[in-house]
Amino acid sequence: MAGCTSSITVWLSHHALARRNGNGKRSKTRNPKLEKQLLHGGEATTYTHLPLKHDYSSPAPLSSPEIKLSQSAPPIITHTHLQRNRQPQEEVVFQLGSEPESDGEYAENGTVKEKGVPAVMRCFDRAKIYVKAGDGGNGVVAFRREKYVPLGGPSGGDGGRGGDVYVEVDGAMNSLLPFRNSVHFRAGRGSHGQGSMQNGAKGDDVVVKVPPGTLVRISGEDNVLLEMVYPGHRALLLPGGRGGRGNASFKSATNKVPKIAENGEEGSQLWLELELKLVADVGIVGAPNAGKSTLLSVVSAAKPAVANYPFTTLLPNLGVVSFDYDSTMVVADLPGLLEGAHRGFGLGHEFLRHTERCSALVHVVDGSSLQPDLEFDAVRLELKLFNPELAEKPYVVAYNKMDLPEAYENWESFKEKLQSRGITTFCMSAVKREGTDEVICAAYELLRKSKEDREEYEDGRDMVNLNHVADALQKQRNASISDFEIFHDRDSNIWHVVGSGLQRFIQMTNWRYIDSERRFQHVLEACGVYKSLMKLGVKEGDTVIVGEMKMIWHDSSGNSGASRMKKMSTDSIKWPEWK
Ligand SMILES: Nc1nc2c(ncn2[C@@H]2O[C@H](COP(=O)(O)OP(=O)(O)OP(=O)(O)O)[C@@H](O)[C@H]2O)c(=O)[nH]1
Ligand SMILES: [Mg+2]
Repeated sequence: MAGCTSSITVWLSHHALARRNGNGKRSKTRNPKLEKQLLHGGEATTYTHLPLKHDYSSPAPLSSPEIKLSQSAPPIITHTHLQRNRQPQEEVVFQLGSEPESDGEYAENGTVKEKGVPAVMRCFDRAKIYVKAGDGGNGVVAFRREKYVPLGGPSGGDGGRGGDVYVEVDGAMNSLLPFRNSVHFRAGRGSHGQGSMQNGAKGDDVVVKVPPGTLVRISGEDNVLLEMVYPGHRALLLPGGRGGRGNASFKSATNKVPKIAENGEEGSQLWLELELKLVADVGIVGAPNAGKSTLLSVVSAAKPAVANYPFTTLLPNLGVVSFDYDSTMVVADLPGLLEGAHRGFGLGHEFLRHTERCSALVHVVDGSSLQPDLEFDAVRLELKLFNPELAEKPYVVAYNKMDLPEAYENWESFKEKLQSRGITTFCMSAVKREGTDEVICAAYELLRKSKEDREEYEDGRDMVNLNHVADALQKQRNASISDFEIFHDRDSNIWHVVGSGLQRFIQMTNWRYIDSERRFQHVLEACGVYKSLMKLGVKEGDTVIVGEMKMIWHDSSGNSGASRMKKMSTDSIKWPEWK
């Protein structure tokens, strides 16, 4: 691959290339600066900025990308996914740096920092997005005023719930490319309550559409939150914030004219990492130039690039193999694996993880290579080093290029060597379509078996609960306000009362209403904050911080519940770092 350059063809609409002229109108001329960038930049970063030239105001995903790799050298990579509107297109060709070096990594702002590998060869299978559930609407204080109704009761309605954030599998998507342009997904906030007992409307939900096979993680964490596999599956990720109660909800036997209402609860927010793993049934693996793509092209309608040099395949190709008896299987042809692939050598490692989803593998071995059995062992070792589970998947060995004399001569010894290790092998000539059906039927048989095993296993399990993230969050939200901890910062002599239940209570307290402060004091007393503070030795005049509230402690009041603490400010408070 070293020294070889590949060119990339990007189809851009006039819209993308047009400039605005002095009158603010679009000029039909090309944007020379952009073209210059394209022609000379060559780097992935240049490419990634391209979509920004479009007017992407809606978060709706772009049309699915189609990535075609042609056979002839130099390989042309055609992107049609940049077509956003139906205007005539112009073609811009530019050169890409050829040598892939290493993995990309995430930058803080959610984009992917590109190192050496051109953008087209990666990135579409990883994305970082921000999601936020809608805040709840506020409740209001209102009283019924009507003729002939002298003492109309409280009539302030509750705020509406904030919108929820869902993640849904969209079968029509096949990459995470749309997330390069739309990173932020915010659900709508609930409407505020109104007088006459009118409750606010619920905020709009937001649905993040992902392609089948997407893994969802919380940014920076290893655990997979969600595995979005089947089209149509929808997971509730972040439920919207609760609406604040209006004063009608606070009416009680002891307080018939409550002058209090709550703020809506803030919706939770998260940065998420998405990773796409292909959902292929069978993965074709092997050394570069072994004939993997040729095999896929003869057993399916897929037309992957085939050429007599290593690393013809830069991105995995998918093909659907149809059998007579109305059953199909999805086969993925992966880039060639080199020794050291698990450490990032060659291209294969970028895509090895795609094989983790496959139920079976087909090992294509180049029979015309010097030592086919060593080549086979090297690929096995790479799989094992990358992920030992990969090496445990059932596989078929296909010894290829039998039409060539050197392959034909070595076949017997190869077969015997593997047979002595208990491995059954097939021989084929992919170009002549000889023996390929046997290989693919054997792979299908393995797939069928593994599906049977899996069904047996899955029968014994409950259906996966896709809403578990929202459930956990809800549980956390329902945390009792009696669960709190108190820290004393000796240097500044400040007491910090920390607890998620209390925090939420304070956030929902609307200090505009006079009754709110009384209720707040009451709650602190009832949940034992005062008692604990006294036990720990709080003194007259000490500062106590509860959530975002800063207060001064007063020893004097002997009777419980009365304002022991005086509110100082509701400003945000800087927390000391607890060790
Ligand atoms: N003679 C002969 N050549 C074959 C056969 N199968 C594939 N080839 C040739 O081997 C070369 C490589 O084939 P590909 O299918 O591109 O190999 P690949 O394993 O996909 O290669 P990479 O994508 O680079 O890893 C091409 O020139 C094919 O025509 C075969 O059965 N016999
Ligand atoms: Mg190939």
